Amino acid sequence: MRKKQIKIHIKDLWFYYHGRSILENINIEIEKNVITSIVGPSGQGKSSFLMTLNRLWESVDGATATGTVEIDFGNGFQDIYHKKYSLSLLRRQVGMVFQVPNPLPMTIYKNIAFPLKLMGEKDQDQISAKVQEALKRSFLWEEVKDRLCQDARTLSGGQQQRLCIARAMVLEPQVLLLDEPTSSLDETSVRVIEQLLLELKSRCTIILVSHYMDQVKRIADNKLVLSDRQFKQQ
Ligand SMILES: Nc1ncnc2c1ncn2[C@@H]1O[C@H](COP(=O)(O)OP(=O)(O)OP(=O)(O)O)[C@@H](O)[C@H]1O
Repeated sequence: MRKKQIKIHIKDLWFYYHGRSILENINIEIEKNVITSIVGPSGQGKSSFLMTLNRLWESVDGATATGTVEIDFGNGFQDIYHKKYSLSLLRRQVGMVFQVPNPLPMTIYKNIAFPLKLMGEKDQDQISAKVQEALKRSFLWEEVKDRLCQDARTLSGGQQQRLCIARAMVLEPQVLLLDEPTSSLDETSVRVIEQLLLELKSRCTIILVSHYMDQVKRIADNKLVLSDRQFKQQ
C-alpha cells in the first residue's frame, strides 16, 4: 500500500453563485502525487469546485466562496485565501486545463513560451529549453518539433489538448486541475492523454473532473463523488 501524503486540506468550504449555494461545508483532503477524480451528475458544481483551488472564481460575476483551502507547496500548509497570498504565485503553482482545448492564436512555440514570458523570463536559451522539455513531457515533441513556427490552431484536437497541458506544465506547477480534458477527443487521443497524466502524477498532484467512469477506473487513484452539494469519498 502507498504511503499517503496530503497536498490540499479543504475546511468548511462554501461556494455560491448570486447567493445560491453550490458547495456546502466541504471538508476533504486531497492526496499528493496521485490522480484524484471528481465525478457526479451534471450541474452539481464540479467545475466550480476546481475554481476554488486556484481562486479562478474571483473573476466570475456573482461567485463567492468562504472557508479555507490550504496547500502544501513544500513549506508547510498555507491558506491560499489569506490576503497576503499572491495570486500570481498561486497561478504558477496550480495549473489548469479546460474541456475544450484553447490554444492562443500564435505559434506552437509561442504558446508554450507565453507563460514563461508573463512570469518575466527573458533568457531566450532558458525559454527554448523549457519549451522543449514541456513539449517532451506532454508527449508532443516528436509530432511538432519540425513545425514549432506554425499556428497552434493547425494542430489536431488531441494535439491541441496536449499543447494546453504542456502550456500548463511549463511553469512546473505542483497541482494540475483538469476539467473534462478529453471529452472533445477521439478514443486514441483520449488514451494518449490518459498515459500522459499517469506519467505526470509523479511530478504533480492531479485533480481531474471526468464524466467517464471507464476513464476514472483506468487512471484515478482516488474518487470523490459530488452530489447534493457535498462530496462522498469512494
Ligand atoms: N457563472 C455562473 N453564474 C451563475 N450560475 C452558474 C455559473 N456557472 C455555473 N453556474 C451554476 O452552478 C451550478 C454548478 O455548475 P458547475 O459548472 O460547477 O457544475 P458541473 O458539475 O461542473 O457541471 P457539468 O458536469 O455539466 O459541467 C450549476 O447549477 C450551474 O448552472
